[in-house]
Amino acid sequence: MAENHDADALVTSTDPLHPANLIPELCASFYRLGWVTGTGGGICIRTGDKVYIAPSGVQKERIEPSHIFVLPYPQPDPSPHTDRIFLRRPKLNLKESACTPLFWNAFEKRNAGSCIHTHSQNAVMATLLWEGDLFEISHQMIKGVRTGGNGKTLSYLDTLKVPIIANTPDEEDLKDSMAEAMEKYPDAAAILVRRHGIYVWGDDWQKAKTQTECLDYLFEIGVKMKLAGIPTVLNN
Ligand SMILES: CSC[C@@H](O)[C@@H](O)C(=O)COP(=O)(O)O
Ligand SMILES: [Zn+2]
Repeated sequence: MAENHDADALVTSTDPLHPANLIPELCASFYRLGWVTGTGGGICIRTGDKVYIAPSGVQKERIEPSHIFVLPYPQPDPSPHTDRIFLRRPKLNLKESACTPLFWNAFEKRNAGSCIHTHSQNAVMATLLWEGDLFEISHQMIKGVRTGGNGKTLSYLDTLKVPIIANTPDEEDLKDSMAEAMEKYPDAAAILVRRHGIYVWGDDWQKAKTQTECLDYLFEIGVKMKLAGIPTVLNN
């Protein structure tokens, strides 16, 4: 699929809700929460057959719409050995986010419309204090989290379980272990990466964002409870 001369139109809009405008705005708000500092973290948005992705290794709070990559979804040849196809690339010498294969897991395995990656210290602390492969909490405000990230919202009496996978030096290498965890735990709404952060998805950017907020709140309170010696899971 060739990039055509109108490619810039894919990231040019006066609509504040256009993905090319939303990604910079949302990244700036995530920066203020401490989720995407030091160039880490980010968000991607899929609208039907197009995926909008931020550049790699840049100050995420200073992205402009013209910096956004647009890719077709699905990719014409999804083999990991073929080069990625783009509908539009920035004119600057930028590379797409290293998280692209992980965002793709959320699209392919959960039909997500958006995926958020944060380096929130609440999420990272949760991966350090929960030593197994699951973060668990119950009897808290978990109602904003959906089963599988796209199903029914959880109830106060449910136990929220978020799988934890090991980090790797290169983000691309997390793709398979993230996919395995998503298959092993089909009800999981997100995947934690130990000593790194979290990937959260949703049907659209609003649901991905609110679920990331809910989860971050739960990690924060869960970490405080654990440090205070309070059990985070109660029998119903
Ligand atoms: C701040 S280093 C970590 C990054 O390599 C990665 O995990 C990340 O969060 C963002 O990757 P990026 O390629 O800049 O979008
Ligand atoms: Zn990261």
